[in-house]
Amino acid sequence: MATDSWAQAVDEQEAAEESHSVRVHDKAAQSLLNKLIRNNLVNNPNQVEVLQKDPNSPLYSVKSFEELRLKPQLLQGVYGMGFNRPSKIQETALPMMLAEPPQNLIAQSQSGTGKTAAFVLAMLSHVDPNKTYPQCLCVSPTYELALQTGKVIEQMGKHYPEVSLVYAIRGNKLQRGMKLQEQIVIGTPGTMLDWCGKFKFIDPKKIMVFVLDEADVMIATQGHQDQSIRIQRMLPKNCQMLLFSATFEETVWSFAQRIVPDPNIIKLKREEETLDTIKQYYVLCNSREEKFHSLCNIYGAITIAQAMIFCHTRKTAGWLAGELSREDHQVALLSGEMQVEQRAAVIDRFREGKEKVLVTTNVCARGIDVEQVSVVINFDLPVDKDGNPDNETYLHRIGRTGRFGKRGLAINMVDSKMSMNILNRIQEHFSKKIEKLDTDDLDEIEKISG
Ligand SMILES: Nc1ncnc2c1ncn2[C@@H]1O[C@H](COP(=O)(O)OP(=O)(O)OP(=O)(O)O)[C@@H](O)[C@H]1O
Repeated sequence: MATDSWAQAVDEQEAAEESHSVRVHDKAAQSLLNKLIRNNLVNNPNQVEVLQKDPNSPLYSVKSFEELRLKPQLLQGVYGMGFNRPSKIQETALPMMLAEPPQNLIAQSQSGTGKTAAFVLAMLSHVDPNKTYPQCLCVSPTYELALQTGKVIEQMGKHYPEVSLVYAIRGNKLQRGMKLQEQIVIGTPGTMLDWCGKFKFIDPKKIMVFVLDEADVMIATQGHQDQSIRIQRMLPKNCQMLLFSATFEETVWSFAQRIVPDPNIIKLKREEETLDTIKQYYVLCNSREEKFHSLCNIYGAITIAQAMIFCHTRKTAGWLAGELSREDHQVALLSGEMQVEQRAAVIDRFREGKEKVLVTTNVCARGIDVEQVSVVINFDLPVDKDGNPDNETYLHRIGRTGRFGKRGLAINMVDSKMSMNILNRIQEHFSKKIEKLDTDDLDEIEKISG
């Protein structure tokens, strides 16, 4: 497959390069490298540097991590992760989160701009490593996201071994009567509530920081909302509350302001919500077979490091994964009915690059951070239960590419008048033009990847 040979070319190219400073004398090699960079197959740190100097970019920063007054162990962790400068949300939110007395915060920033790193740094900065009991709780909507955030805590806290973390997720069974010694607990709302209430593994009165990741979905989903509010009620009045998401629908935003006392607010204007680094297109088709055909043409024309393809139903996702496998793609399938452990394993394999295509339903639309995803395909456009455009899900889905300044492509498959109408409403909502793409014209497809 073309993808494999490219992947091999990347390996060879990367092995040949001892550092990021690119010294290519041979013209052919230079052109290969340019193509690899264009297709996001090699790291191009310059791209991030350029964006961090552009005041209009969400990666823009005027401060260094040193100026954010992080503990030396955490600075080491940040630099160890290859971060050079903070992004806008990190630079703005961290001083608010680390202020004394603690301040509450409701913060919105585009997908992939470093929100997770921001609140992880806040938690790690706040804990007292000499106290061996939970002090920070972080609640995520899914098992996979809780694990992913936990990994960031581990990496960021690598040089701070006195601080430890535990996962409050299904399947992590603790002995009755035990008291947790870890300072940070990360988990999903149901288990977190049980651990604070029914089982008393955590003394909620000692919690200083409460983080709601993907806060809008935590508030908008009935079950999650009840559980999160019940946890919040057990916490001390002065416990710091931090709510983060890339999207906040208006009703959710006002609800958030009601449950968080006296918050600092970081809010995006509607037109700032989409990232310019993600190019958006649509393709006209008449049936799912035609959509599949278009997809094959796209694969034939451009080099795709890794792709995520979103379908409306498990059935379509299963069908599409089968068709792609028949075309010799290395495909992973992820949908809601799988066991959570199975889902986490699928994501791990995809993250390691064992599969190049992930076909999924909305279960994977949020938060999952896989750097090499260069293309997101909406095989079906996201709609809510009434058939209206789900703008928030659209933004989260396309945000699986274009992570932290990388370039990304989002391609929407339109297969009826109704889905054209949905697409138009999404364009209007974000005031962002989604260009038409003719997937029978291979040259045209090739151009969009440039
Ligand atoms: N200051 C930084 N410099 C370089 N890379 C960074 C920096 N901050 C975060 N990153 C990297 O950028 C990627 C996206 O970050 P992160 O997952 O925190 O974004 P996010 O805003 O939480 O995304 P989402 O909205 O999808 O949840 C991660 O791979 C992370 O390691």
